[in-house]
Amino acid sequence: MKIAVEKAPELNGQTVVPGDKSISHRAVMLGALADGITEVSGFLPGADCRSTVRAFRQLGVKIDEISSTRLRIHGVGVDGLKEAEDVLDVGNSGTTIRLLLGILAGQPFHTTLTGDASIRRRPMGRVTIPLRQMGAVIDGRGEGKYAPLSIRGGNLSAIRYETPMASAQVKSCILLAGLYAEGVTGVKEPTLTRDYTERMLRSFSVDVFQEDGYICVRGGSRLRATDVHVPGDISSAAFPLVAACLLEGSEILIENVGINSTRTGLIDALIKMGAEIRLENTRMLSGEVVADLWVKGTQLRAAEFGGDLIPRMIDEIPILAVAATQAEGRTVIRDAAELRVKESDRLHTITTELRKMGARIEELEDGLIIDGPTPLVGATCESYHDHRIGMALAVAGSVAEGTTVIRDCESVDVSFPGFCNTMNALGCKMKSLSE
Ligand SMILES: O=C(O)C1=C[C@@H](OP(=O)(O)O)[C@@H](O)[C@H](O)C1
Ligand SMILES: C=C(OP(=O)(O)O)C(=O)O
Repeated sequence: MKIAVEKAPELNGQTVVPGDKSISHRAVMLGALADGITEVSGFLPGADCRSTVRAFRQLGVKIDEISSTRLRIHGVGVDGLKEAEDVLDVGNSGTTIRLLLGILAGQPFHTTLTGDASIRRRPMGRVTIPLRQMGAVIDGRGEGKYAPLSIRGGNLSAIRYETPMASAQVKSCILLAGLYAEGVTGVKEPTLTRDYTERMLRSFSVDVFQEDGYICVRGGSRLRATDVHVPGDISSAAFPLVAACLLEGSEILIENVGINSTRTGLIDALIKMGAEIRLENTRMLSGEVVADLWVKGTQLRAAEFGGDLIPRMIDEIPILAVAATQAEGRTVIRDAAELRVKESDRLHTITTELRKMGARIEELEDGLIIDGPTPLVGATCESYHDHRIGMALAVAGSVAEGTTVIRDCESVDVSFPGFCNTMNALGCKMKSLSE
């Protein structure tokens, strides 16, 4: 499927975006391991979270789909998973494979995991190294650096682990394995990353505590089922948010978005660039802070970004790069080398494709330099089967003169089913077409 985009006049109106991907994955995983029934509402029915549901069904968990966004999970308890009859295929989802490996490290049976071409290129050593230290037996391509991977778990010992990179997936993997280890398992990260695993474990009655700067769980803890209400995903809200910032005369409201402070880096970055954004109706939902995001189109100014802000907007850097093409001056983004190991090498792919549209953008080893404002022109672009790149380019196409075509956009369904319809209801001109 390709997306054809024409320049949009201005965006107006109210909208909602699909449920948070990180929270949806974790709700299925913790619900599966809990004692009792967990109901999930606001679940993201995107391909990645459907991969998590499929994997847990294969591991013997009954999951009823009351509707596409409401699940009832019949928890089997921490020790109730069953050996799967076949390979678990996580599709495109890094979160599924890395968090699941943590859980499987605690299971006294064998599992093989694989995924699509992108997953098979992504680094898994970052989780297989600590899991082996805990006692899991793992083999795989490149001696366990890449999927397909096979794992036989059980008899884990607790570790204290300092993650070499800021990664919520690595942190979460180790904490989940820690539920099965003898003793107290602790993780220290170089920079705070999204803390949903810690928060959700607590809401499932697990004691998660700080000790000597490590975030810790005790082996043998049990999970008590609880309902989870998933807020809208700020990483999806990022696309209408930036489109409205860039199109003069726009004014939109995106309702019910999760604004956990480990995720709001893009809002901070855009405000630093002069954007008019307000958080309204701030409230709590299932232990997470939620708000409506109001935004008005305005001329942005360039700014420099790096350090602790980067993990707080890690998936939003491609769309921030699009915003920077329209900002006055030179925007510099550093400390973002992790983008090279996402669904695509996002520093390279966004640079290559925005250049086709006339952007002045340069790739650094760990970031980007973007000069603006540059009038963009429509072009035929590649998404590299990367949902965030496809959607960032569709927003670029909405401010460009002429028609922009983005190829291989099926992947948009990974995190934002209904993307074109949501954007069009606000005033965008996007069409999905078969290739
Ligand atoms: O834990 C999570 O749900 C995620 C963590 C981040 O990945 P890393 O942990 O690899 O940085 C992020 O890019 C991904 O979209 C979701
Ligand atoms: C990197 C992403 O997800 P994952 O790591 O789960 O594939 C993303 O959604 O941008």
